[in-house]
Amino acid sequence: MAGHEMVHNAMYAPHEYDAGISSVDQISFLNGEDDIPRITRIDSAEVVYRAHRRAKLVGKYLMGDILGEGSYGKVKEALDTETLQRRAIKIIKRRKLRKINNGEQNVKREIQLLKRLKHRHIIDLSDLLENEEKQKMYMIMEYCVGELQELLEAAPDKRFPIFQAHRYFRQLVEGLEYLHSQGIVHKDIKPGNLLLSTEEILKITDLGVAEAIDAFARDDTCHTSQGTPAFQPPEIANGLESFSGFKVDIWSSGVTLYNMTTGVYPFEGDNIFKLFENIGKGQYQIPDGVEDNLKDLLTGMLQYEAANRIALEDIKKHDWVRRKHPVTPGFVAFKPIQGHEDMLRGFTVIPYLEDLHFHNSEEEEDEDYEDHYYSNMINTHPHAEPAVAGAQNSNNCESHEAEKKKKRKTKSGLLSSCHPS
Ligand SMILES: Nc1ncnc2c1ncn2[C@@H]1O[C@H](COP(=O)(O)OP(=O)(O)OP(=O)(O)O)[C@@H](O)[C@H]1O
Repeated sequence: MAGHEMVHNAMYAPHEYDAGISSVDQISFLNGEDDIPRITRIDSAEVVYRAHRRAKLVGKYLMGDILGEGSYGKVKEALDTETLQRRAIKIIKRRKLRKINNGEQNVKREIQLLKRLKHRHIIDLSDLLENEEKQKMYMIMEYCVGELQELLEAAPDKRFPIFQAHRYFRQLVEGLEYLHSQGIVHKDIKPGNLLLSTEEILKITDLGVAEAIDAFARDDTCHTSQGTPAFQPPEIANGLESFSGFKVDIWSSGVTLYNMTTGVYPFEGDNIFKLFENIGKGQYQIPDGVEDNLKDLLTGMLQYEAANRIALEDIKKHDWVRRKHPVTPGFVAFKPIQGHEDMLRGFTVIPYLEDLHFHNSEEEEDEDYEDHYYSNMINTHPHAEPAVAGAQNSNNCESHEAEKKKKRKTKSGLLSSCHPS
C-alpha cells in the first residue's frame, strides 16, 4: 500500500462510529494534508457501535434494544407509552415459524397457556398484537433482567452461593405449585427458562412445550416430551410411552437445583444418545461438600422411579427448603450486556424516546423512517381494552399521515396519538 499510511482515526477516537458502519474491520478514508486518501483499520473489538436510534412504535409500545434471541425470534425491550411500564416484546415472524418443527403449534400453545395464567412467579403476557401485513406477532411480556442460566455462566464456579440458590429454588417451587394446580405440566424447567425481574423475582417462562392436562383426565399422565435433554428424567430417556407429567417437572427442578448448587450436571454425555443412556441408567454422584440436608432433597427429587420421587408439598416441607440460609459473600449479579456498560441494565428505550420527540424534521420525509411506525395492529389479547380491540384492521394508532401532521405540531404528539381513546 505504497504512499498510504496506517493511522488511527482521531476524528472518531475512541473509535465510536455512527450507524451504517459495520462492526467488522473499519476502513475510513481521510483527506490528509497531501490530499491522499488514508486508510484507518482498527480491530472490530475496539469499535463502539453507536447506531442512531430510530423511534419505532408497535401499537402503543416504543421499541428499545434487543434483549435476546430465541429460536422463534428476537426479544426487544419496550416502553408502554400509556402506562410507562417497561416491557419485553417477543417478535415472532410467521414465515420463520412455519420452517421450525412444531413451531406454530408451540407458539400457539404458549400463548393460550400464558393468557390464562396469572402468578407472581409465572411470566406475565400482558398484551398480544398482530400485524397481518407484516405477518408478525408481538408477545408483550413483563420485563426481566435476564435468565438464571446467564447468571450461572457468569459465576466463578458456575454455581450460586447456597443462600442465593435457595432463594431462587423456593420461588421456583411456588411457581411450579401454581402451574400444577392449574393442571399444567411445564416439561422444560431449567435455568435457561427462569427469568429474574428487576426486583429479583423469579419468573418461569417458555411454556412452548408445556401441556395442559385435560380437566376430565384421571391423573397427570402425559405421552409426549420435547424438553431439554439434560433435564429429562429416566422415564423419558428410556422412551416410556406414558409417564407422570408432574414428576417430570420435579426431576427437572431437581437437576436445576443440582446445577445451581454444584455448577455441574448429574448426567452428562457427548451426544444425546450417550446422555439418555446415562440418564436411563440413573447412576449419578453428588459432589463432595454438599451438605447432608441438600443431598437428601436432591436424592428425593432425582429418584429413578417417578412414583418414589418426592412430591411438591413434601419439597416445601423439606428442612433445606424451610431453613433460612446465612448470607455469605459471592452473590452473583448480572454483568453489563456487551456494548452497554450499564451494570444495572438501564432502560434502552431512552435514545428512541429522544428520537421520537426531538428528531430532525427533515427525516420525516425519509421513506425508511416512515416504515418504523406500524399501524394496522390487531390486539388479540383477551384482556385488551375494547377501544384497542375494536381498532382491528383500522388503526390502533391514528393513521400515519395524521401522525405525521400531529408530530409537526408538537414534539410529544406521537405519544399521545397512540392512545386508543
Ligand atoms: N420477559 C423478558 N424480559 C427480558 N428478556 C427476555 C424476556 N423474555 C426473553 N428474554 C430474553 O430473550 C432471549 C430469547 O428468549 P426466547 O424466550 O425467545 O428464547 P429462549 O427461551 O432463549 O430460546 P428458545 O425459544 O429457542 O427455547 C432470552 O434468552 C432472554 O435473554
